[in-house]
Amino acid sequence: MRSDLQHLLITPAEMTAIDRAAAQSGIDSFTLMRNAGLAVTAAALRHFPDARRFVVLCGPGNNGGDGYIAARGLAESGADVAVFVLGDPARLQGDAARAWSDWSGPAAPISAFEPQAGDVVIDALFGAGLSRDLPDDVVHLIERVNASGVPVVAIDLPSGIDGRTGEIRGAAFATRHTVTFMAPKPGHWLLPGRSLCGTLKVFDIGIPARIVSAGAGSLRLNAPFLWAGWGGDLAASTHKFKRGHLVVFSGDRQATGAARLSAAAGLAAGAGLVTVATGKAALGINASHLTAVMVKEIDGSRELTKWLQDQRLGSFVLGPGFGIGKKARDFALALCDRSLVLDADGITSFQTNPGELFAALAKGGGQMVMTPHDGEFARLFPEIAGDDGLSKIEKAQAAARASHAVIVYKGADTVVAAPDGRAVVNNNAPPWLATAGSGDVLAGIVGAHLAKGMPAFEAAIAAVWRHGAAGAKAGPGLTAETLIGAIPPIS
Ligand SMILES: NC(=O)C1=CN([C@@H]2O[C@H](COP(=O)(O)OP(=O)(O)OC[C@H]3O[C@@H](n4cnc5c(N)ncnc54)[C@H](OP(=O)(O)O)[C@@H]3O)[C@@H](O)[C@H]2O)[C@@H](O)CC1
Ligand SMILES: Nc1ncnc2c1ncn2[C@@H]1O[C@H](COP(=O)(O)OP(=O)(O)O)[C@@H](O)[C@H]1O
Ligand SMILES: [K+]
Repeated sequence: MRSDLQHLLITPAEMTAIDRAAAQSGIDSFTLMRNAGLAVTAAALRHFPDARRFVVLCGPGNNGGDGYIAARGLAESGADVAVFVLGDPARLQGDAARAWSDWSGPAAPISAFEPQAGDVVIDALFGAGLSRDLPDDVVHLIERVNASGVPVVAIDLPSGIDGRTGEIRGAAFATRHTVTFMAPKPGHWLLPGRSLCGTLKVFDIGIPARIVSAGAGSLRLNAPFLWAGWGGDLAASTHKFKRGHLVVFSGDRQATGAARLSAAAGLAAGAGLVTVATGKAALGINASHLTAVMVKEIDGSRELTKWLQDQRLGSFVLGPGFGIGKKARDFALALCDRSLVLDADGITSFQTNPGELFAALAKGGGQMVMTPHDGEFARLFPEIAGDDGLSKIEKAQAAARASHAVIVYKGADTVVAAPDGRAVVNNNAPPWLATAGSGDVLAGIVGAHLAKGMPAFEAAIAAVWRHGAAGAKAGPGLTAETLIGAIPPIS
């Protein structure tokens, strides 16, 4: 498959529409189900050749249908198989009913299942069609299986994970392996879903790529092909101004380190020049700590406005350690028609009147990347943050639309969204990135990308990816300083 197809994320609703389009194009839906079920048979046998018994738990929809096919495949390969069903299989419909009728072995109700040593559970209870919280009997079954420690292979999604949001609907299997079809769903990569999927295998069951890509939205898994053309070798004729001039605003005397981390990260990430703009009180502290990074005294809005006449100043980072208040708001508003990364205190400064910022951005002329973590996101977008019906992706998309900025909604499952609806989920960040100053480093990398002229969305997703890759390279025990040293070349 082409890399742009490999990195699609498809919501359950989109997948349903793709299935329908496949059927309309003449593809036999039972063939797709058979391919799906037999892919699970193969995965189960490959991962657990020594299983004493495969226990297939089959639900009331097509996920259950996949389970009956998998059960038959396992039995035909000579394995010991037991099938337990949720609900009355006589009420199954369509392909699932056919798969059930092809299963010639016994089936007992799920209440009869007691996990035993040597069992391997094939979870075919619910997949993309999970539409509400699980009933109590299923919750108890899942809790029993999880507590028993028997390995679980999930078909499509671990039952209980909402494929759209990654949320747990009452309980969910903690699986060793998940086999999904054609493309991953958001729930495979958003937390907590991601932590319960085990290894994820995406299996091509035969829907043509053109139907899949036509039915997919604008959601992707973050990967370098998404910013292709912005990396690569430098031209021999380049000079530092061509590589871009990044400005980072420093906080006051007692809070200057964060800006220096952003500045150093921006330089390491490829900005040709980096200047820390600082008030007079902190000028000496900044100057004594900086070498390749330059220092410029900027005390108030008047000096800033004058300095901004220099159009070679390519991008700005405002927020790390800056302090919350009017000065941050004034500076940010003065920079709305430039390329600005608004982080930390820069975001929080607009808590009481975010509309002031959004209105300035709506005028256009500039580009902004905002980099909130959960707390900052809730300060600027309280209604979106409080809407439990939305996934993290949908929240980031709604915030980007409302603010006219690219939103980097940080966390272990960072989501980047653009006002036009494009969004990526990032999956290369190790947990040891959760350390003081790590976000300042990210802001500096975004700033370096904006300084070299990258569009805001590409600048943001490339930065999130490089930040994650730097974290993986620096390893556990990294500090913000060692993270900067590990930033890989832009690919
Ligand atoms: N192209 C592909 O990817 C292919 C995908 N395939 C497979 O199809 C799967 C999707 O199948 P699906 O749409 O039938 O949904 P599925 O997950 O079986 O559940 C629906 C049933 O569960 C019920 N139900 C829902 N929530 C419930 C709850 N909390 N508690 C109790 N019941 C609940 C719901 O009831 P209802 O909401 O209608 O009342 C309905 O009866 C997909 O995951 C993959 O495995 C392959 O076969 C072929 C190609
Ligand atoms: N558990 C985690 N796994 C991966 N990345 C994480 C995790 N926790 C935080 N991060 C990343 O680390 C960075 C922390 O940023 P932030 O919360 O602003 O910290 P700080 O203000 O200390 O710099 C973000 O890029 C975030 O996505
Ligand atoms: K499942």
